[in-house]
Amino acid sequence: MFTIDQLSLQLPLYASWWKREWVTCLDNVSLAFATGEVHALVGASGAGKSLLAYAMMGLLPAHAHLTGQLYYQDALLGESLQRRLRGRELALIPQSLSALDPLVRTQRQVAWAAQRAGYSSAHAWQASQQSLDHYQLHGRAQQAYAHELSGGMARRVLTAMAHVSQAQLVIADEPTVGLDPHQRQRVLSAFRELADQGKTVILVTHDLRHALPIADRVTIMRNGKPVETASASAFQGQGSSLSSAYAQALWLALPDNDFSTHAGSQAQQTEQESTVA
Ligand SMILES: Nc1ncnc2c1ncn2[C@@H]1O[C@H](COP(=O)(O)OP(=O)(O)OP(=O)(O)O)[C@@H](O)[C@H]1O
Ligand code: NI
Repeated sequence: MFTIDQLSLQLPLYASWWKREWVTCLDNVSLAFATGEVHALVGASGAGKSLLAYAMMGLLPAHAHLTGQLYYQDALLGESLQRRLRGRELALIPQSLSALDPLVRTQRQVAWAAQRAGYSSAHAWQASQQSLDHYQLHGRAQQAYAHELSGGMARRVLTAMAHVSQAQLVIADEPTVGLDPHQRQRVLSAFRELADQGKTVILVTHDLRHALPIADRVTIMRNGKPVETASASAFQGQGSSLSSAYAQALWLALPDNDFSTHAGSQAQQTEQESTVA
């Protein structure tokens, strides 16, 4: 439903005020996202995940050098179509909390997002209430300004804004940073539900552990390039179904990996069986 074809991005880096160099931040990226999938985009800090999300949404800085093509539902996605679809068919949960308007109360911001997505103003208010409730932002949090919210609450407001838009494609950029395990679980389950309803969710994260339980597929990014796209089920045991050494290393480096190895899960299973018995 969304295809990235040979996308490259250069941005200027000012070594000093007179010396400008162009740095390649995305390097010939080709990827395809399917309807109904949660597709995790995983990589270390600086791998280019957020820039790829911005490129897909058409939100790069004006001076960016971008080459390659994007297609949304087989249509070539140019700037004007991106502008038209943004906030409607395409939604971004940005990594930066500064995306919230500091002068507008929480619920009004979510209601605006709903209106932009096509709700009438009366329905938008109701939808915003439901969406905020869904992410456990009740009462005072709904009437708060951005500076009165904790980091985790602000992130959930951004998630509620994307959710209320009913977009076909949701790109969630590090949506669980600052959330406690319970809230994280809630947000991740909501993404899984969206995908099960036929939406496409791109989950951008540096933490493979959070992505795997809900993802169908995982793309590992490194230095502006996708290293490998694999089914989430390939991340198991010693990672021998993974084709790249980097993806394997990322998998094996997980702290609780011992539990996820084949031997580990067998051991767990035996333990569970003996408990049940
Ligand atoms: N506006 C910009 N101008 C110049 N370089 C940039 C700009 N934004 C990002 N970069 C560079 O591009 C690279 C990729 O950045 P990006 O924010 O996409 O990484 P990321 O994978 O999202 O990392 P993180 O996990 O820390 O969010 C980094 O090296 C960064 O320094
Ligand atoms: Ni990022």
